[in-house]
Amino acid sequence: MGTDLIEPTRTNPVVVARGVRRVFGEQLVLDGLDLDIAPGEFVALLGRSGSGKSTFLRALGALDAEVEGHLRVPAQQAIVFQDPRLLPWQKVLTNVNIGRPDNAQTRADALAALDEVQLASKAKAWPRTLSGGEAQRVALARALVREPELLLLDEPFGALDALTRIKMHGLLQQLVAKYRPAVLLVTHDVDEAILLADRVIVLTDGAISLSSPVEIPKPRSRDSREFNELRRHLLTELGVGDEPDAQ
Ligand SMILES: Nc1ncnc2c1ncn2[C@@H]1O[C@H](COP(=O)(O)OP(=O)(O)OP(=O)(O)O)[C@@H](O)[C@H]1O
Repeated sequence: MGTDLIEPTRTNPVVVARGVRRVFGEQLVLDGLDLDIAPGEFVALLGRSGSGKSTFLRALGALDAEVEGHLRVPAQQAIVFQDPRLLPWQKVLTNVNIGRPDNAQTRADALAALDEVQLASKAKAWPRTLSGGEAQRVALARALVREPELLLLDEPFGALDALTRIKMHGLLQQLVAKYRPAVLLVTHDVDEAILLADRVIVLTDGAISLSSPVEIPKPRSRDSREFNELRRHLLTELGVGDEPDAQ
């Protein structure tokens, strides 16, 4: 059936998913998944490898015409993947503006978005001259310039080193606090989910098996008791037990 794209409203959920189902050949990947995401809500989606997280994110991104069930998402949305997916033959500013009309206003908006990710100085650079973290910040600027009601993030920091990842967490938190999109973050990293999200959900056997609000005040410390309790709870749900280095 594909995905209905709607104009945003202030009060209704930004995402409504009911009975979402996706089958690949013999394999049932999503099996009656239900989820609402409120305007401005940051939801982190955890699940074992192969559980269908990216499949669900692609359905929300209207990238899957064969998904079944009821799915309503805003037309104004943007996706960031693990790989920044910049066009190597276009300079950074043009990459941010890709798919939008090219005029003085949109170029100014793209430069402002680059400034938000502290990369205005790289506007005229070629993508190949950027570090992995910089390229991913450009991908974030490209998403933000679209002023998304819904920001879909598929393991966006998965390929970055630990230090860059921490910096990106801070940057994302600032940007989300400023622009207030609803966010769905797919991640393998339980700590990342607890650090960033208003709510953490777990995908098991094709459906949401756990939905837990994160009521820990920000900034969140990985060392706090509440953080550790929620981490243990989520790891148990993921079937990894509570080994100290389990993920
Ligand atoms: N286009 C496709 N054709 C066939 N099978 C697919 C396709 N896309 C996904 N799958 C299968 O669906 C299952 C879920 O894949 P998906 O990428 O959604 O999992 P995931 O939870 O995001 O995994 P990971 O955490 O490892 O990235 C996998 O078994 C995968 O092989």
